[in-house]
Amino acid sequence: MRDLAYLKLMSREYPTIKAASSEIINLTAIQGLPKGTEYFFSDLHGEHEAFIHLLRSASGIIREKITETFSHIMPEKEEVELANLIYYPEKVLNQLECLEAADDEWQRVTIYRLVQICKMVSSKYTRSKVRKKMPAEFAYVIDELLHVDYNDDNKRVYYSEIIRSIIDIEVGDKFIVALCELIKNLTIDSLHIIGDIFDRGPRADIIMNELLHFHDVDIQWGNHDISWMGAATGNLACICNVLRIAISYNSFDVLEDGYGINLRPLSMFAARVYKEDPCERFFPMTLDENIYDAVDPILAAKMHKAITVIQFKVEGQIIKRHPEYEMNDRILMEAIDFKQGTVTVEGKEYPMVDTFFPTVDPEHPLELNKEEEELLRVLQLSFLHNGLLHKHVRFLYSHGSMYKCSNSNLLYHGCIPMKEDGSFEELMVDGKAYCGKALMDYLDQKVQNAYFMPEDSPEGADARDFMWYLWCGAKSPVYGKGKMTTFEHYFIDDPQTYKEPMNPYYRLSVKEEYCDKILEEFGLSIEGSHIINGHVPVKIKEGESPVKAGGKLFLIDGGLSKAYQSKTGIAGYTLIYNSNHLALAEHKPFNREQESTPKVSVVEHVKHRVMVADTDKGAELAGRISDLKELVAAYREGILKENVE
Ligand SMILES: O=P(O)(O)OC[C@H]1O[C@](O)(COP(=O)(O)O)[C@@H](O)[C@@H]1O
Ligand SMILES: [Mn+2]
Repeated sequence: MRDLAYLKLMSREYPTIKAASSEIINLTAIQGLPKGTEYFFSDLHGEHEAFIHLLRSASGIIREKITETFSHIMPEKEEVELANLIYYPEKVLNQLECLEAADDEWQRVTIYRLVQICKMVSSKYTRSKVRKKMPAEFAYVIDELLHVDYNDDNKRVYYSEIIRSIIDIEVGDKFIVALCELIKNLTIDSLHIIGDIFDRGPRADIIMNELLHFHDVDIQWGNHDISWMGAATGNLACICNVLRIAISYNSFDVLEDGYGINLRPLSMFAARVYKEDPCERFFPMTLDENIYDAVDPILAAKMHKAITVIQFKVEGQIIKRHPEYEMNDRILMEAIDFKQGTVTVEGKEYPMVDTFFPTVDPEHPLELNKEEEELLRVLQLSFLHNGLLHKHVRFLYSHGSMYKCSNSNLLYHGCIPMKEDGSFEELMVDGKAYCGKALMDYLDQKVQNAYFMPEDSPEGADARDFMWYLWCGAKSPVYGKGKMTTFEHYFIDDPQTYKEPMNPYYRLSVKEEYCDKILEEFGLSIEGSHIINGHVPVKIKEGESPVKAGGKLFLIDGGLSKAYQSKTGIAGYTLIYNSNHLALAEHKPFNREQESTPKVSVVEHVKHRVMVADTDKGAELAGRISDLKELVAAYREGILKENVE
């Protein structure tokens, strides 16, 4: 028996036997429904336009639903217009209003069509679940429209009357927006982002705003997200890192227009210190044009070099503070022979392609000069006191984690570090060795400490440094490579030095037995469970498949990031898990002008249709039903009194 205090608390919400019983009936009905559709994306890398389009179009499924609803009789042009309206209702309505094209007749027809689509996409849910997804002000009306009997003449009249009065009182546009949002909400029941929202692409901040308003989303942190979260805690190496990557991709908009980070101190410093230096290796890539903050590439190259040099200095300092990171061989600023113009990496000497270091003291190469120190102080303040960034980072904390077990799937961005022999690799943290699930749980806590521990606590400071280790450390589960060769890329010509050895996980996890080992480690059944992974682009054009280990592992980094599309040959994947199957949608490069339907292939049919009762949510509901039954029993036995008004 539950304790009485708990039942009393429940009785506030269900004050009578009738109220509790009707909720039992409602929840039991939900248990018997097919599970909602889950969507999985990974490695969004700031590609806001492509991602938002995929999300709003449910990766092509909404278009399919339109075609099905109107049994293929609607002309394609109208289908496209309707689809666009559903994806971007406010924008399309605005355009139509400017053209004076959204007249009463158009609104009437549109509402009718949207209601038909709503009916189609809500058919697998209970009336109550659908109602809960409606905006309160229109819930009653939408509910009526969805359940009208078209064979009944009186009801048909009633139906037209409702629509007419919506238009008469001039809330037609608001009503249309509400219907469009409901359709999208019903199509994607829940959303999983397997990490790397940030960096490379133009506007991760816009993606974060979109996710912030999504009804059900969880995030498994990627190394790039961790780097931004670290920057928000004030970690200097992470701050330099996010600035360096953004500048190198010419993504000034995300910094200046997005997060309002003032780059003027950096640009003035760079222009002065690197005045005579062409900074050839530091010219930014130009995958996207900046809309708001176009920066002259010559200046951008100088800013890029300035922040890179500072980054290598502060990274060296972190490594010195933490011998336990075992990264001394990565303090390459100290491996430079400034007279010879060479650097020694892993015992081998290489000529450096750039030897102009006006801010480096060869005797103390990790020391920042006065100006660099002042610059970092200013930059750190703008990260620490950044309202929007902190809103986004808090969301990453509240909705994110190192991993998640969700409906018998195990989700994480990088890897579970392994040794060559297939055992889990141990990482020494805070004097103790952790591996496998224990490592992931421990690191989850450490990431929390970085942000939430008081500023002056030693534990907090240690965790903040550790955010940088997670970005690029050899045993970091979100990174999963033996080293990060950023220094070599900038300063050495020999591509042999660019190699970043992958953790043995990547070789082993393509075999079923190792996936089973990992699933068991996380308490999941080896039958019917999957691992869903991002981080490593799948090279489709070289014949690689995202489905590995006999269907147990899905690697869904398909290259939504423009920078990686030439490697993968496509423009990203969506994994879609509904009650019948797991399917992969393969996307073509995003084109604003023309919607392209993705190639969807079913990768696994489930043996029995998956019902809500079979899911994590179902288990939660079962607990709720049993509590409610106890509440009813307590009322019946007189232990608690009903509150009949
Ligand atoms: O392709 P870029 O942007 O120059 O970055 C390369 C660096 O990014 C990394 O691939 C990490 O980023 P990912 O998590 O997106 O793979 C490093 O291993 C590598 O050094
Ligand atoms: Mn990654």
